[in-house]
Amino acid sequence: TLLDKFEKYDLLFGPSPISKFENLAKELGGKVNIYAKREDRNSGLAFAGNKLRKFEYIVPDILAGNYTHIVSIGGIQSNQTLMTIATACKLGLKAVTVQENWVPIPEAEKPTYDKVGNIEAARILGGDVRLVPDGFDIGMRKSFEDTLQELTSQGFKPYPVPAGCSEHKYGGLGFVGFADELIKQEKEMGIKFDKIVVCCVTGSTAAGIFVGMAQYGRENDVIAIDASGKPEKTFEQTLRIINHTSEILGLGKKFDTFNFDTRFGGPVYGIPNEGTIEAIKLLGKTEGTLTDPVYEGKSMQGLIELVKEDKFEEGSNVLFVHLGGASSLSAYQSYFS
Ligand SMILES: Cc1ncc(COP(=O)(O)O)c(CNC2(C(=O)O)CC2)c1O
Repeated sequence: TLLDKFEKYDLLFGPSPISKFENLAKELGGKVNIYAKREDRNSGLAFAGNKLRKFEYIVPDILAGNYTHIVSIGGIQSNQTLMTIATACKLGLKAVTVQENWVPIPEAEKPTYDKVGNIEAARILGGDVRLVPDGFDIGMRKSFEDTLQELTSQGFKPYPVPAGCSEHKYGGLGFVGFADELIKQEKEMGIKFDKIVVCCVTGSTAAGIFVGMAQYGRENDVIAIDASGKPEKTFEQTLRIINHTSEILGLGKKFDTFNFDTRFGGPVYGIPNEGTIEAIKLLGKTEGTLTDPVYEGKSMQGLIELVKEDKFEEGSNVLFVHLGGASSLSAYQSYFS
């Protein structure tokens, strides 16, 4: 495929498995079939998740330049920064993570928010975890630039990986591969997924899937659900990554939009709304599967709402992309007590 010209470093178990959510589908009226592709179970590193699929196309660039550190950025409960550290462990490199105040932490979570879940795991893996007070933004950050500068001045050679790997030149490639993998699984399963529902914050996951499916003329099957709470910025960044990825892949197509539902990202990034908590509990109760209040709880809320609004044709096969993230649930205990 078009991806073959890019080097890949294996970090996943193999194709990620696909669950069938029969109980959830029935609970929602039995009008559609609901499946989930389980990136939350795609690897043995830390808590697995979508970032590892992206790192598979970034690691060769790191190894080619004998870097000493991988440096990345995210919020306090970031999955990105944890997976950066886990990847660095496997490569025998150091990792420095800049973790900003992206979330207005609820009073009830203040005592533990920067001690449990993803950041606890990051410390256990030996990450150099640096908390900084700067607020949320998915773009390039001063704190990140300063850290790279500091390491360089100390004689190290840091490799920068921007938020969510998304602004990285190869950030979209991992999920182009996801699409190729999904097409193979459709053939093996004798099924076609009519719609693909995926969470979108820094954009390279949805962008990769979009471009990957565009290889088969199916980009309109992809529905990105905003979880950034800043949909204009996320839309612009995701569309830019779509066109950048399409160009380096040699797809020879430019795009001026993608299906983007901005109704579920509230109230702000990292804080669930009523519907998010209901969605997490409904999926939990019907399928025994966990999602989180920052990301997949919001895209699951979107999927449920779209089913209720009859946005999917009767009998169609809807694929939920589970990208991980449940590992931050302990930082949100007050929403479930
Ligand atoms: C579990 C989970 N699900 C969906 C997403 C959204 O992916 P994109 O950023 O590629 O749009 C993240 C991202 N997380 C970020 C992080 O810092 O962890 C990049 C924001 C995620 O972790």
